Amino acid sequence: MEIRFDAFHGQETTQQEVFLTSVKPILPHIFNGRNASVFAYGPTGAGKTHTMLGSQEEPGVIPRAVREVFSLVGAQEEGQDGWEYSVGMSYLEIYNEKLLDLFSPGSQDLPVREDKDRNIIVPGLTRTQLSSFAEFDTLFIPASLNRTTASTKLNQHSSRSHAILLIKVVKSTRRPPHRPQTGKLYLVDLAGSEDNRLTGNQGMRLKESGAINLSLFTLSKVVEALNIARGRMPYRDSKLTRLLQDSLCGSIDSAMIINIAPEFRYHFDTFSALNFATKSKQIVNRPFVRETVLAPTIAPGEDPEAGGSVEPQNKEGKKAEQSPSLAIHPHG
Ligand SMILES: Nc1ncnc2c1ncn2[C@@H]1O[C@H](COP(=O)(O)OP(=O)(O)OP(=O)(O)O)[C@@H](O)[C@H]1O
Repeated sequence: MEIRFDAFHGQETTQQEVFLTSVKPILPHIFNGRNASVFAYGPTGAGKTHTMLGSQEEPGVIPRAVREVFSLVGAQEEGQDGWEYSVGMSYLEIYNEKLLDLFSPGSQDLPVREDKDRNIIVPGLTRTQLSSFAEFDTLFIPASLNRTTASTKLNQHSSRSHAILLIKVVKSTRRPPHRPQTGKLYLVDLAGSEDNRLTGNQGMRLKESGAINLSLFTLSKVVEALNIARGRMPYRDSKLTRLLQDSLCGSIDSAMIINIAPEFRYHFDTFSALNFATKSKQIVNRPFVRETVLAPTIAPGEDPEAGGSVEPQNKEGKKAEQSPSLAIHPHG
């Protein structure tokens, strides 16, 4: 099987190199009213959380991406281009098919809805306005600790859920009619696929594993359906694909980072992760600009998903076709 990818990150690759090569190039798109997403995909214990979160000393993709978003905002505002920007964030996990707000521990399963313009929304999800990277850092780190983790045979701190950070950049003209454009950036640390012959999971761990494997299976079915571009799109078969629906179909600039573990016992997982990657790479998307044509009737910083009356209307853009960028990152 021939596997093509855009970048290979080996054992010596630094977090900075992963970010610069595979993530930074797609970030400017969200300033033009487009969506972007970065996924870490791969078997349990292969290093997805390490790649996305990193550590205090070696921050991963998420903190680096948010820092870059603020640096782009600063550069645009300095350039006095006549636009102003607001940055908001939401953070959630999908655990056992329940969508939980990581900024509101103990919250109930939240619904996923589609508005009349086919944007995916989560009513009731906390959205926090951010004024700086420092503010993000202060809020994000404690919320990350709310994610469900547990020890398994293959990973002492295994994530039992998919964690999804959503950064929304709204750009509007300083003077009326404002014409706000929203760009969404999804930073997704998927739970790892689990071969329960290796994990020996039982009880609750086995139930979690079933939910994880089922939603990853649905993700691969969506990818397959997008590839052949016909037939039923099984977005509704899992919370993960339903939530990411407007980021898996043709409006998105994506980077898929595949974490693989080179040990022989993982060879089946490695093969299937690379197979998934190959299919993802074949998807051709047609990104479009999300421009809100009517002036919003909500206050700046207020969350339209929480019941405001913004009426977004998508406008087809003229962007050329492009496929997601793919990077392979083996666990060192
Ligand atoms: N490139 C790397 N360099 C150093 N340590 C790493 C690297 N990749 C992973 N690790 C370490 O390996 C362990 C497992 O990694 P991590 O928790 O990121 O895996 P995961 O793919 O997110 O697993 P799960 O799907 O079970 O949550 C952690 O202790 C992590 O710090």
